[in-house]
Formats: sequence, C-alpha cells, structure tokens
Amino acid sequence: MTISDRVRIKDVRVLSNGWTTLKNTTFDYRRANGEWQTQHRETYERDNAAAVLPYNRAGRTVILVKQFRLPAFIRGYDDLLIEAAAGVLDDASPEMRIRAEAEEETGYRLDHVHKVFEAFMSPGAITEKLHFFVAEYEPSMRVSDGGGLEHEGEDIEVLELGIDEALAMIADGRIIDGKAIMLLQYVALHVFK
Ligand SMILES: Nc1nc2c(ncn2[C@@H]2O[C@H](COP(=O)(O)OP(=O)(O)O[C@H]3O[C@H](CO)[C@@H](O)[C@H](O)[C@@H]3O)[C@@H](O)[C@H]2O)c(=O)[nH]1
Ligand SMILES: [Mg+2]
Repeated sequence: MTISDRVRIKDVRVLSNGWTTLKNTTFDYRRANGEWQTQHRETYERDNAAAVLPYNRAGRTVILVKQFRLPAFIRGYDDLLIEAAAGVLDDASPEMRIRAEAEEETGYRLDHVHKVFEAFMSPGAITEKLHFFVAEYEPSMRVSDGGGLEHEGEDIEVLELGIDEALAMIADGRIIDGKAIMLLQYVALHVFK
C-alpha cells in the first residue's frame, strides 16, 4: 500500500530553523473522490525518540521521572510533569539510545529492554515517531542518582511508584504524559496481570 501517488509536494518553506525546524509545505492531495486539492501544512520536524518504563514484577513497582516542561506550563499545568524516561535518538539505534537515556535520567543501568510498539504522538503537526520500551529492573541496577544532564538544563527527579498507585494517578490526573500513560497501561495489561 502506498499513498505516494496521491501526494505531490509543490513547495517547502523553512519558517524557523532553531533547535528544530518548522516548515510550511504546499502540496496537492488526491482526495478519496479522485479530485486534486491544494493544501498547506506546517510541520515541526523532530528527530525520532524513545521512551522506557522500567518495572519490577515482584515488587509491583515502576520507575518514572519528574521534570519541568515549558509547553505544559504554558498550557496551564502548574506542576512538574511525571513522565516515562525518554530522549531523542541522535542517530543512535532506539535500543542503544534508550539504555543510555534511562541511565542518564533514572540512574538505572538496564539489562534487556523490550520494544513494545512505536507511535506518532502528534501526527498532525510533529514528525517525531516514538519507540516504546519496557524493561525489568532490580534495585541493584541503580548505578547513580540519575537526574539528567545539568549542562543541558535537565533537573530530573526519579520516582519509584507502585503500579496500582501509578494507575490511580492516571485516573485522577496526576499523571498526564501520554507516553507514561501508554506504557503504564501496557504493563498493567501484560506484566502485572
Ligand atoms: N537549548 C535548547 N535545548 C533544548 C530545546 N529543546 C530541548 N532541549 C534540550 O535537549 C535535551 C533533550 O533531552 P532528551 O531527554 O533527549 O529529550 P526530551 O526532552 O526528554 O524529549 C523527548 O520527550 C519529549 C516529551 O514527551 C518529547 O516532546 C520529545 O520530542 C522527546 O520525545 C534536553 O536537555 C532539553 O532541555 C531547545 O529548544 N533549546
Ligand atoms: Mg528526556
């Protein structure tokens, strides 16, 4: 299945080229009824990324991180955001990158990471595709405090939560990060059955 014969890119304009690139693309799209229609769309072009939820089956716990997120703050969320550890790939493989990112942010050196799915988190606007992982952890795998890279402005708290509490926090709105919600529901369904 291809839709490339339904799309003709006519013009691409870079609107902003800062940390990431914002483009405005003009293209013709062949609608379901066969008619061609000209459209303009802005895309925020971000590298792919990966997220991980470490879990401990016996203790029924998971590891999450907590950090300041400017976009959530601007939108009125007046607290640090509880998230699954995540980072951009920077051209590394998702498996390699997520191990490094997990150690940087949570302090846990994970053994085996298990890929569970991929998802576009905001497909109408952002090109980024997120690779999702889960990984079993043991307390002995903690090799540092984590916290992220201070020189990049990261100031990350590490949280170890019971799975039932984490699920309750989704229900009452204390966990509001999409990737954390998806991974918590995955482990609720497939690990802590
Ligand atoms: N100077 C500067 N630094 C930035 C900017 N945007 C991000 N950074 C820094 O770049 C680093 C990126 O950290 P990662 O851990 O690799 O990524 P992330 O911020 O966790 O992002 C991932 O999760 C986000 C939230 O779900 C996603 O939005 C993001 O695309 C990615 O998947 C952080 O130190 C962050 O502060 C920016 O506009 N300017
Ligand atoms: Mg991160």
